Amino acid sequence: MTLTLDSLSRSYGGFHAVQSVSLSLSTNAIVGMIGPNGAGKTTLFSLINGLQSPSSGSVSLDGLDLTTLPAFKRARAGLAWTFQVPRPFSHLTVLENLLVAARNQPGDSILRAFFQPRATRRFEVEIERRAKQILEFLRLSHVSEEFSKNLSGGQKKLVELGRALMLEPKFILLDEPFAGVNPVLIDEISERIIELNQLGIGFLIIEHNIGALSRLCKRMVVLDHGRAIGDGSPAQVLADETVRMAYLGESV
Ligand SMILES: Nc1ncnc2c1ncn2[C@@H]1O[C@H](COP(=O)(O)OP(=O)(O)OP(=O)(O)O)[C@@H](O)[C@H]1O
Repeated sequence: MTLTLDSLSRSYGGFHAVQSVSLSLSTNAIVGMIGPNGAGKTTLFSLINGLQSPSSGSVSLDGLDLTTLPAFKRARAGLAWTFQVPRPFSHLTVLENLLVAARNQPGDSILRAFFQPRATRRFEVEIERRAKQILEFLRLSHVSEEFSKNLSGGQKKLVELGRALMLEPKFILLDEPFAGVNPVLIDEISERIIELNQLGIGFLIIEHNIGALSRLCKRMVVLDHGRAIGDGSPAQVLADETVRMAYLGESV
């Protein structure tokens, strides 16, 4: 499967946050996205997942035009995403956080529960089974009954990934999965991402930890002032003069 961005742009007034970005992303790949602060990375993500509309350009998944679809329909088409700052429901347990992610699907209404109680019960049993499998895969089973607010930064990131996995996605957008995560858990999260990719799930990952991202992905895209200014292997991209200039004053 291929996620295609075609001349995607987004302006705020006269300010061009994302300018004519065209990318083709295979679900076989783990692609990294780097760029200085304010480069437009998060804005680009929100144009892909539908939380914002582009000023121009299009997004499609295997030829299906997603550009005008609301976020939940993009999720149904196979896109999932996590946020820069984890947003687990802190008053729910880890297991409940995953169950809610699946139950939040439109169509899962109280009316259905009333008129189709047996189908609803089957659905409940099925999503609980899936949530427990995902927690086992993420090595979170031992904290499944823990309130999310009591988890470490890295564990919260894993819960976010678990919530995304509940949607059975084909492609996952991760916004800074390593921010506020200790090195041991960074390695663990990376291993899980690689395993998921081997199962056929594609990733586009925004990350400021360039070292960890370089180890994880074979392709890296660089955004600066809303434009894609680099695209290649981490070694190629990081050696590129234009990229180094964009990062001048920041450590690469
Ligand atoms: N809703 C908005 N209204 C006006 N300007 C915005 C809006 N959202 C983002 N911007 C601007 O667009 C630019 C790109 O922001 P964005 O958050 O996408 O950058 P980023 O690359 O994700 O940065 P960081 O690495 O710091 O998270 C910034 O200058 C930001 O101030």
